[in-house]
Amino acid sequence: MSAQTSYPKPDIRVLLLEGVSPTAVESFRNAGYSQVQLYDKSLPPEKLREEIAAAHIVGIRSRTQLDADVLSHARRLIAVGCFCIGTNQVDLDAAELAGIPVFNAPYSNTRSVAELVVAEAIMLMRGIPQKNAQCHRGGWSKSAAGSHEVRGKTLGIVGYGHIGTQVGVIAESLGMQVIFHDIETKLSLGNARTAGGLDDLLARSDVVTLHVPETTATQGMFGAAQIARMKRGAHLINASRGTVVDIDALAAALKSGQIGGAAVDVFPVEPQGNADPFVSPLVGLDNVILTPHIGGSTLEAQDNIGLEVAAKLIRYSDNGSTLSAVNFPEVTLPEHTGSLRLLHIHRNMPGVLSQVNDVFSRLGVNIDGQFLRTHPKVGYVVIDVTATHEQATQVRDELARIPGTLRTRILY
Ligand SMILES: NC(=O)c1ccc[n+]([C@@H]2O[C@H](COP(=O)([O-])OP(=O)(O)OC[C@H]3O[C@@H](n4cnc5c(N)ncnc54)[C@H](O)[C@@H]3O)[C@@H](O)[C@H]2O)c1
Ligand SMILES: O=C(O)CC[C@@H](O)C(=O)O
Repeated sequence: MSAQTSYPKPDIRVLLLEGVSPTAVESFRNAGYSQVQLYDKSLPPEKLREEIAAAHIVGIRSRTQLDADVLSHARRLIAVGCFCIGTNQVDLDAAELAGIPVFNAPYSNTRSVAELVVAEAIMLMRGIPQKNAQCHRGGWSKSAAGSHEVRGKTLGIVGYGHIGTQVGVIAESLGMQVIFHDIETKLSLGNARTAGGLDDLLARSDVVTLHVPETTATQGMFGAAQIARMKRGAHLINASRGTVVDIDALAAALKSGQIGGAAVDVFPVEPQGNADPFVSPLVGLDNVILTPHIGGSTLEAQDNIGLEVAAKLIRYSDNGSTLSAVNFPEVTLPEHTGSLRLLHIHRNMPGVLSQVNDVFSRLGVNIDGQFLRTHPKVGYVVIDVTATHEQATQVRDELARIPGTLRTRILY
């Protein structure tokens, strides 16, 4: 892979927020990116705007909101890395229209979340949160009342994707009956069975666990009506996104006994960093396991995520490859040893490609290879050429003048 980019690597500013793993910092440094700034929390809006205005690459986790307004301040930004699974915190359309690919780590913390969820199902079925709270207060409640094995009980999984399927496989190995609901037709693993819709799943499950992404359809999808359809005293686990569950309705159901216990890892509003207070209507309820959005926070997962997302960002910055970008035309590129590489990101409208090619023929620069992928709104064309740096710079300047151009870069 070429070690040089049009902008000298030592000048490329990498901004990493929310305490992403040191493996990411190390990856950037090993690849020649010396300007890596790491913050251990998310930044307040003003500071974020200021920092992102100077950054070429930004890495975040789930807390930092990169909306259209913030992205409009990011004039130098070439790529965003979400060092997590969820990408709902980024306005993906706005990023695409600004010519900024967004990468994530779609699987690296799957197992960590699944293990926690299954452990929580056992804890909830045994009434451990209440017993633990009583013991901490000096109480003693040695009783089997309300305490059950998970073996033979029904686990209902809402969202049967990477995490949901893993949860199902582990739960089944403990003897649980697994049913699931998904908006897509999903191949069931093991003996898991698809439920006859969400209501059917709610009516049959002893424990319901949510593993959907945050979308407009899932925001608020679990409210008083869904809770009322659950078996009385059944349990709820939410390690997906805080906005999926109506937290006030959940608090009311936990107090009334409609829900026997809950484990909640994600909240509609989460503190910015570890020094900030956590406020929730669930605080103080003995029958709830509260965790600070750490479903995917194991050292194994975070180290792998650091390596995976940093590698994708470095590959894009060094080579132009957008493979596995979540919002962008995906182009897998060979190395370009011996040739210069020009990147042209443009609005997908008729005539752009012919104007791009016209620039090369007008300036007498021979094209060695060309790679094009388009999305409905954005096109990404990569052109390898044999040319001097001066010729390439001239071509890049001409390409930048083509109407609809969003970004151009040269990789040496
Ligand atoms: N607590 C944590 O630390 C943590 C860690 C990782 C992921 N997450 C969250 O978990 C989510 C799921 O992760 P994943 O890797 O399994 O994602 P995934 O994309 O593999 O699976 C999500 C599944 O939900 C389904 N789905 C979407 N909308 C639905 C709806 N309205 N009703 C039913 N099903 C629906 C999808 O079809 C898909 O099968 C992530 O998007 C992220 O928000 C949380
Ligand atoms: O690390 C985080 O902040 C988010 C973890 C999790 O919610 C994810 O989306 O992967």
